Amino acid sequence: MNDAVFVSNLNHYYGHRQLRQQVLFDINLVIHEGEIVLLTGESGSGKTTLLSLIGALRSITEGNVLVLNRQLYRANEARLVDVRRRVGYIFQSHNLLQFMTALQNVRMSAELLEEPHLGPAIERAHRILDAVGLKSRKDYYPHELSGGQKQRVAIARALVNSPKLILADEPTASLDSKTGREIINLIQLLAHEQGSAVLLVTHDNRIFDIAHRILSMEDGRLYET
Ligand SMILES: Nc1ncnc2c1ncn2[C@@H]1O[C@H](COP(=O)(O)OP(=O)(O)OP(=O)(O)O)[C@@H](O)[C@H]1O
Repeated sequence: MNDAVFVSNLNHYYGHRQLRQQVLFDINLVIHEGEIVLLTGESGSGKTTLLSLIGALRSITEGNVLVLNRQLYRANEARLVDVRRRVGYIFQSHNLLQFMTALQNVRMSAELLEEPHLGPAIERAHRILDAVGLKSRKDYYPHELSGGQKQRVAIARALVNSPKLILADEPTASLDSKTGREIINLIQLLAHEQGSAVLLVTHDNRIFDIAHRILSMEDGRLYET
């Protein structure tokens, strides 16, 4: 079995000199292909920092982080960009581009990774929007969509390139519980169909049932629960 994520002896610090503060302590973590791992923990415990390091959005100062078999420690910009293209990100604030329709938001992401085996970007964008239940809303702008619909667009955008790793930071936080559940089921279904690993930060214990494993962070340390 391949590892989607392999982290060993990871430490992370913010600030310099006297203000330098350690926020992650000796993190070790393996996530296998197709595995859904939930990450919980109090505010400020380091969850988002860990996610951003694994997502190649922040540079690693100490430790090994392999994502989809690519080493991020001391990686050059080209490798970081390559990893970012291969990871699907879903955040609480969906970060859709307001001046683009749902279809254009998803299509733009699809065009970043033109791999022949995936098929033409425009077709993929249509297909994934159908899959998330937005067939009749493709030409709507974000301000014309509900919170749940916007989050579905964000999921479509994250998954359009069939990423082998999905990183989600509280994807249901701004949604009511019914919509939140639908969104989680959708992430689970699409991840299963595409064989993707998922690392999902959440405080919502109602969705713990989808996890293969639940981890928690406390003061910058990671624990199996
Ligand atoms: N850019 C930054 N510069 C300095 N300190 C930071 C920065 N980002 C986060 N921190 C600090 O690092 C620690 C971990 O923050 P992080 O955002 O990773 O926690 P979190 O578990 O995701 O919290 P939340 O659940 O509130 O999102 C906190 O003490 C925070 O104040």
